[in-house]
Amino acid sequence: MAMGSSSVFQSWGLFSPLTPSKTKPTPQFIVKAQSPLTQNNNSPAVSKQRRPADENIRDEARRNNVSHRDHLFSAKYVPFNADPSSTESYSLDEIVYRSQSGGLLDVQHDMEALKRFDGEYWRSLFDSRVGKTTWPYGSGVWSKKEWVLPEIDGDDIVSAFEGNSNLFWAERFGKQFLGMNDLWVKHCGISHTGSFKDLGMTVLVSQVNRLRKMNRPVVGVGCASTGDTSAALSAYCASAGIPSIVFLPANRISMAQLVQPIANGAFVLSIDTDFDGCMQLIREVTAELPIYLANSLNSLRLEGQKTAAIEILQQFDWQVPDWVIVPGGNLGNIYAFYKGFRMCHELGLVDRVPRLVCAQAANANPLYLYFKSGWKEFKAVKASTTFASAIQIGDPVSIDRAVLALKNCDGIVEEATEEELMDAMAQADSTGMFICPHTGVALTALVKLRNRGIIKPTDRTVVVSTAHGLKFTQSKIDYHSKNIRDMASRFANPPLQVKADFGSVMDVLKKYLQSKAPKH
Ligand SMILES: Cc1ncc(COP(=O)(O)O)c(C=O)c1O
Ligand SMILES: N[C@@H](CCOP(=O)(O)O)C(=O)O
Repeated sequence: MAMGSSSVFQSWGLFSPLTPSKTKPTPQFIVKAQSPLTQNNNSPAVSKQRRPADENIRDEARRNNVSHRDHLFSAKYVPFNADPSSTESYSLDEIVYRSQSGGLLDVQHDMEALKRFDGEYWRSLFDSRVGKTTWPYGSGVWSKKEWVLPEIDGDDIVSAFEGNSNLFWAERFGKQFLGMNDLWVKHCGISHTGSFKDLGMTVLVSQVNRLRKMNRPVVGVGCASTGDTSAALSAYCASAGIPSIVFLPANRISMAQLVQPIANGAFVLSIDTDFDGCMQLIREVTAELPIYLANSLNSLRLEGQKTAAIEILQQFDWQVPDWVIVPGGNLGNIYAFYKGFRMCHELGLVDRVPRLVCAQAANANPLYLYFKSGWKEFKAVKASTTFASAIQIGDPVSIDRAVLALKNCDGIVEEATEEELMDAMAQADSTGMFICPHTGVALTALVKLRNRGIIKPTDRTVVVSTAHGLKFTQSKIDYHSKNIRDMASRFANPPLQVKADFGSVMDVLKKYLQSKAPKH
């Protein structure tokens, strides 16, 4: 089959760059993949015919054999940051979370196979899939399937068409508070369950779905959580009919987060300890029972989360921002972003990797302290209560992953006090956002790095917003009612109680309009 010759693949927004399956594709054959938008002068690729009424999108994908060529690519578990001479590896179909030495694992892709296609090929392929309803590529995660779980069958995928989240130009916040003109917020929280965890969970639950079909011993899937992992796990499991079990630190997560797994039918354990205590328990339990571990200790999750980094590059037409700021807790996500950027660089989609900043709450700052020590000594901390409750983590499982990521991109770690993060959240909200406190932590890091002149006014900077603000309304209510001890709540905007009569309403409105009138 000649490259680009099959109208079936073109109509699916796919290229058909393959030689017959027994022949290895030759590089010169492959690198000439055409963009679907340039194939036919100005006309887009052949339009897709409406599927028969009795067929669903999964059936349609099967009939069109959309992932027929994914056997060219493969991935396996290897020890994280292993010595190149190491031969230890595991199939993704094995149930394994740790290396023989007890260290972390990483999903390693067959980069040589991926490199048979050039950067332009991958850019065009990914671009051709954005915003479609084609199963499974309509998902921002599965639109990068070859780089995520290349070998999984489309039939096993559990997806809510997650990803493709808004990259918001923070024009007013940037200009007013930072003198910046190229500031962006990647709204990963505007998502199926309201956080970036959906990106990882679609991958993990899809693999579990596959394992169960293979009769592997997986009865349920479990996690410890500060509220977002549990929401995502329970939703994806519910959608696939798989039992989910969540360990939550009692009274330490928001009401909205608590109700999510309850509503989705998870088995919810509210445990009288903090997140680190729950994490320890779930690790022990998953070693004994047929419960698959869904926390980011499981490196599968990060394969989905890394697609947010690829998406950012894609949204900038494959130009690399100068800075990307990510709030960090268990520290899987900062590594996932690094991995996404690094793959794009290594496979020729972009020419460099941006500098990363990991932002922590000062009340839960073990990475910050480690960074400040010049990476000399890591000490877990006892994390105290923070409004950024989803990152109240003192003993992050992905500490080694985070350090590798930050060292390799000349990264920085910053911290935010409770007052700083709440003020930053309120200021951002006052410019039309509605962010979560964790994004307030990331914005505080940005403010500090701008004030120190490290981030320049014209630097293209992306702040990663990790959860939806609606999950954290109580913190906003407390702030705006000036109800927080030892906090000035400088940007509070409490509602005004007014009598129900015309005169009183007119009086307050006139005063308000006067205060807002342009001053000449
Ligand atoms: C809303 C939110 N932001 C940030 C994080 C931090 O991500 P990570 O644990 O991967 O560092 C988490 C979870 O930990 C989260 O739920
Ligand atoms: N914020 C997380 C904490 C657990 O992180 P994970 O990425 O290791 O699952 C949560 O929402 O539970």
